[in-house]
Amino acid sequence: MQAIGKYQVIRELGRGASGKVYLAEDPFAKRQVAIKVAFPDALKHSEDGAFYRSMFMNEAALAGKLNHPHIVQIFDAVVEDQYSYIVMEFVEGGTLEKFCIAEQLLEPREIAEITFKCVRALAFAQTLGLTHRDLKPGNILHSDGTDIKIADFGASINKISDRTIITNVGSPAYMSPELVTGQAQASHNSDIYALGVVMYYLLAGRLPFAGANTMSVIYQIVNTDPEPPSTHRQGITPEIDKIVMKAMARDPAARFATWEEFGAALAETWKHEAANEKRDQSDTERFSLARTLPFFREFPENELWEVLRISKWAKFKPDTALIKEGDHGDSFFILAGGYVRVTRGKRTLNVLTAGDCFGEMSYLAQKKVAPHRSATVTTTSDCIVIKIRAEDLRAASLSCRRLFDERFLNTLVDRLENANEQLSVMS
Ligand SMILES: Nc1ncnc2c1ncn2[C@@H]1O[C@H](COP(=O)(O)OP(=O)(O)OP(=O)(O)O)[C@@H](O)[C@H]1O
Repeated sequence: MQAIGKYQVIRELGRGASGKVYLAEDPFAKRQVAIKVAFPDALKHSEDGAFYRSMFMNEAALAGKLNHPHIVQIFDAVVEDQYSYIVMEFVEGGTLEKFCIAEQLLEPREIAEITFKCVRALAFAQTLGLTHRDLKPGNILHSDGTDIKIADFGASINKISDRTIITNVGSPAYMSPELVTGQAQASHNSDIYALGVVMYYLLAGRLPFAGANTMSVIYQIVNTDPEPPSTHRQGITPEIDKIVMKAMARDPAARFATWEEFGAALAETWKHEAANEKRDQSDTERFSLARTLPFFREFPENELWEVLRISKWAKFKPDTALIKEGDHGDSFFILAGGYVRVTRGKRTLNVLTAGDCFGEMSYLAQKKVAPHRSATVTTTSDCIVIKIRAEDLRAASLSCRRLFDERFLNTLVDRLENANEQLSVMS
């Protein structure tokens, strides 16, 4: 195949039950895309045809709707009698299946980070009323490090019964007890179970329940609890074991009640990493901390992930000068933890705390040459500082820039009011 519509095919990426996926070039947007082309027969014939057609149409219907950094974006969809395809974001590294093999397991902390990103993506999908219903390592694509994107939301629009999914997908390995017995419909709670199974597989290199046939696996899902992942691999902490077992609890009421609760448990595990360890903060910690800062209160999920992408985070000891009066500066800062003193000459102008920003004139001045810093900012305690280059914010999305503009305006108003008060006291 050389072209699919306006797209130039580069090579085949893989194939699933209902079609092939190709890497192609979008000549107008000038980017590489992945195109899932349905096998015409798979959509037409028999009972299975109705199932695959429904999955395909559902996925196509999501074009442009599910925009999240950890969800594969659907750009375009064409569903015609002859020819049906879905154009989506190309994710370079393939699926997480390759990390489920004993010799290629990821570190438990990387798995916790990946799971947290899945949790945030699924929490976002839930705000749009969507349940994934087909979570498995083969539906999670991987680009770099712990960067992942969930794919295949085709089953997420609730038009097909779960019975159909069991018969068509074959393996019930990721299905919760109440789904395999037909006692409940799919919900975010059964997705939490499925993500627990994914986490288990990535940690242990094996599924929680193995059996010679589907019936044996279903029997175990309904009647037994798996051994914790740490039985199969060293280096898994009791906390991580507990999270997996809670997500996979047989009783739905004993699982995490919400994605928020699941995410908070994952974030908690980082607090117990050796305190003086000189490691970079994880994205889980950064995201969770940023959400608590007043500066980002109005930032929706997507814009917060964008901030993480364009910022650098660093820890500083007390008495470190972060910026110096008179220097040129092309970055601004948001304090994520600790205290800093703002001074001009010998005079203290202000003391700032978590959630405050400084150095924002580098962005607001809009000059070609970075402006001079008008004050010195020195840490007075251990600090966590978020640094953003003015030019990176200028290249960010319009919605992200608007949110920053609003925050900076508020900060400037506060400072003006402060200055007026001080003036009135002096006069
Ligand atoms: N957006 C993408 N970017 C890069 N590779 C992709 C992308 N989507 C799919 N692939 C590759 O194509 C393969 C087939 O994907 P597809 O979703 O059709 O099938 P599947 O999920 O493996 O099976 P099924 O059709 O049963 O859901 C994947 O395993 C993956 O390697």
